[in-house]
Amino acid sequence: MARLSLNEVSKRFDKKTVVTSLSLDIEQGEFVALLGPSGCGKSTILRMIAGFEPVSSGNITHGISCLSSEQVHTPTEHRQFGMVFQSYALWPHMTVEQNVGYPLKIQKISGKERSERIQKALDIVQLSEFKQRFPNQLSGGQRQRVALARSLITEPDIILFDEPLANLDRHLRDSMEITFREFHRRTGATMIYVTHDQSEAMALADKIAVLKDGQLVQWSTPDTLYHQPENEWVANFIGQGTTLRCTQVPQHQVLDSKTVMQCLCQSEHKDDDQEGRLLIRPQHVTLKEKITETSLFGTVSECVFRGERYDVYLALSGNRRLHAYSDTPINIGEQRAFEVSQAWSLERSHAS
Ligand SMILES: Nc1ncnc2c1ncn2[C@@H]1O[C@H](COP(=O)(O)OP(=O)(O)OP(=O)(O)O)[C@@H](O)[C@H]1O
Repeated sequence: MARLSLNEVSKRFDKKTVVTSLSLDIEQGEFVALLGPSGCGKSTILRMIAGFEPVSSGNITHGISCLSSEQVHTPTEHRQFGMVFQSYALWPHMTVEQNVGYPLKIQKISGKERSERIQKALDIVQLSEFKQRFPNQLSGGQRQRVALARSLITEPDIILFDEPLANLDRHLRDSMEITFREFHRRTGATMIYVTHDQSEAMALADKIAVLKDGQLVQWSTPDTLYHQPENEWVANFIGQGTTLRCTQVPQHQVLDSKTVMQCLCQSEHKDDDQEGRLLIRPQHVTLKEKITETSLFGTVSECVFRGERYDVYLALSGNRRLHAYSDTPINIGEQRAFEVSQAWSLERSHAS
């Protein structure tokens, strides 16, 4: 079982450091997403793994082999990783079958073995019936499936993806996410997937590396990332929710309803000295029509129809805002009591 490891990898272009001392261990067969805003260094990391860019310091190893270090640079063609790009990178003058089989031609594999392997790859992405078509006779999703088939034809241990769904519309992206998951299950290959779309990363990956300004901010499962973000910046980047200032609370803990409500109550009228930060996800907020003497309440400032529910924003005292869900529309300006069933206490991010 070959693990891919990045050990304190940094990358500088001229004097600018764009990746700083990045360490990640990616196990064989894992689906890993590199997630972060534009310019945070995701593609540069992928390019260093692929061998398109040398590392400036640190090293990248695969099993017992060192692929990159300050002294070593294994060329891309000797790394034998599959690659899938946003632009599909298909040859327009070749049929689906020829595109998928091209890497075998380079490896001088022909005849029965070549046709069997092309057939197997096309079966995995369910494109067998399209093998005589040219790329311009396919939809965007079908072209990306051709690129997927081509990426696995050489049976690589690792497949690298650079924003492969960025050119597709939302509906097609949803169905391609399912294709990617099936593709991962069927091939068992290690997959490293660059995206700036957090919902895509959450839907696909076993583990997510969240990056900001070339630095790793959090490396965890989607579940941990969503429920227990490392700091305020990650909390705001991943999923929906509200970060509220409050009185000091122990950091990095799931707080129960009683503690959260007490904490919000104590901090209701203070604006200063509020060092605590609570992350409250909208599904943990219950809105109530009846306001009692002891209720916490807010004024509805926004109510947006989302098909399956309404997104409601409550204006609270101290210029704070709380995001909740509602099954029914609520008029702007109405007051609603609320309860919070749980919250996550954040470390206050110095970077945000
Ligand atoms: N060849 C290069 N020479 C100089 N600077 C570069 C080079 N390639 C990338 N950069 C810089 O490195 C930083 C990281 O770029 P990179 O493309 O890795 O980010 P990214 O997170 O993939 O962004 P996006 O999501 O927009 O593609 C950027 O500031 C970019 O301008």
